[in-house]
Amino acid sequence: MNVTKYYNKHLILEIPALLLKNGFYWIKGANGSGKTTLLKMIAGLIPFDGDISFNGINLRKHPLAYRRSISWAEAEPSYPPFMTGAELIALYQRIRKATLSEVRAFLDLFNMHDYVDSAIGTYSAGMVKKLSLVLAFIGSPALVILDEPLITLDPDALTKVCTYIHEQHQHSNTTFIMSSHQELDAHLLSSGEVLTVNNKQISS
Ligand SMILES: Nc1ncnc2c1ncn2[C@@H]1O[C@H](COP(=O)(O)OP(=O)(O)OP(=O)(O)O)[C@@H](O)[C@H]1O
Repeated sequence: MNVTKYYNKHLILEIPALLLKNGFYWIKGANGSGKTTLLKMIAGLIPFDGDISFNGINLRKHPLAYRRSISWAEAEPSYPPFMTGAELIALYQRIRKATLSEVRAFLDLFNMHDYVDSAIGTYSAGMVKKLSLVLAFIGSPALVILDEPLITLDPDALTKVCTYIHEQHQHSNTTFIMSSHQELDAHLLSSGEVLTVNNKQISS
């Protein structure tokens, strides 16, 4: 990856070379340092100068193949309030060719059965967050990009998300790139690498 990002002629990030192997990464940095901007570039959501590849697939040259192998969940997700969680999950399940039993396992894991058939407009912030994480996890994409995945989760959900991420990385070799302001769980951190965005650069 080599990227340069400007917003309105202001240089935000200048990363001449960064190679992230299959792994497990936490992006840290102060407010406004560029974490979300970096994640959005890797997710292929915003324009930038330079190049990004994942598993040898270049985002610019093969945008569809690149996007097929990744997923993204934003820090404060918002969805059409009139849709139900189940409708969105069914859409993602179809697109990512996931099985019903995989979906059921996520609903069990995150205790979502009671509200998944309700309109998303009735959900609390934590309920929306869990939905956004399930949508990112469905179909086991090879690269999962999560902006602040731990905010608004209750302790039970937080532990389950951390455990799922850890196991998915260990067993399926999924790469996770995530940002967080929170103190990181030692168990999670032990297999991950912390990268810090500071002064428009990124360092480990
Ligand atoms: N759409 C935009 N237009 C203009 N400037 C933007 C835009 N999005 C972000 N920025 C600027 O880019 C810089 C980096 O923002 P970014 O959201 O990536 O930071 P962050 O590290 O994720 O911050 P936080 O920890 O507060 O979430 C900030 O100076 C911000 O003002």
